[in-house]
Amino acid sequence: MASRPPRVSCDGVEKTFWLGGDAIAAVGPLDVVFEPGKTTALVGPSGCGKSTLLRLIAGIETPSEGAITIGGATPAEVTKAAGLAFAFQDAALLPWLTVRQNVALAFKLARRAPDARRVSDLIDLVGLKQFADARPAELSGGMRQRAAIARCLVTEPGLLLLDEPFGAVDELTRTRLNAELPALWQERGTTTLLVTHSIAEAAALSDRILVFSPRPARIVGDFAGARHDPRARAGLIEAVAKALASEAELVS
Ligand SMILES: Nc1ncnc2c1ncn2[C@@H]1O[C@H](COP(=O)(O)OP(=O)(O)OP(=O)(O)O)[C@@H](O)[C@H]1O
Repeated sequence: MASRPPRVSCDGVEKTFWLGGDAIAAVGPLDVVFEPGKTTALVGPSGCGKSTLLRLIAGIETPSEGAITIGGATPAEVTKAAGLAFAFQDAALLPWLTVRQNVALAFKLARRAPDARRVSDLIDLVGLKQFADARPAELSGGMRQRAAIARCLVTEPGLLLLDEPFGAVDELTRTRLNAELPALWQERGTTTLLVTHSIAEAAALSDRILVFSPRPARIVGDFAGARHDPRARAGLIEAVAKALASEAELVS
């Protein structure tokens, strides 16, 4: 059974890394709520802490200050119950398994009976039909990324964390995936956080766009998305670009 989309709350969240005795403030303080079933794009300068925020929400890192709750539970509890899926920048597929086995693995990790039909359908949808029985080493970087996305979507988790999911994909494939894939999670109303460097992608795919400051990541812009309103997109892209540019000026 698919899990219900949760509300995600970050309350006073901060993350500091320690590197050879030096403190690296990566995130916060951050107070933000992500509403259930909405797609939020996270944009900001390179190295500002976006990936760290996703890793905190996934329970891979723990906050130095503050707390994160996902539908009232901790990230560790949600991860244990397979209530979230995380697509990394470098698709982490198991090298000894085929694409089909890697995608089906999501069912095993969620302690559910595999649905072979759904596995095949998703592999087709991400354009890997001919490579279903290939191993990751036989695929390009973009193909591996598409297989990882299929694995994230196959069990219909309530929370999707996508870290530049289309980063290694060519422009044409990216346009096709942008047109087809979001419907898979948006029709079900999955809570989705999408880190992207493409403002156009953020405007077209999301209900909300958050602009972050240079490290430590703090919210400096909060815009309504325009996925249902193509005519509003040009103006939105301009406004987000302006907010980002003013942050870049602060760094230089
Ligand atoms: N495990 C870690 N140990 C020490 N520093 C870290 C660690 N993880 C991240 N950082 C630092 O935290 C900062 C934020 O990194 P993060 O990967 O979150 O940025 P980002 O906004 O996702 O960057 P990009 O857009 O370039 O992918 C960087 O300065 C990075 O060096």
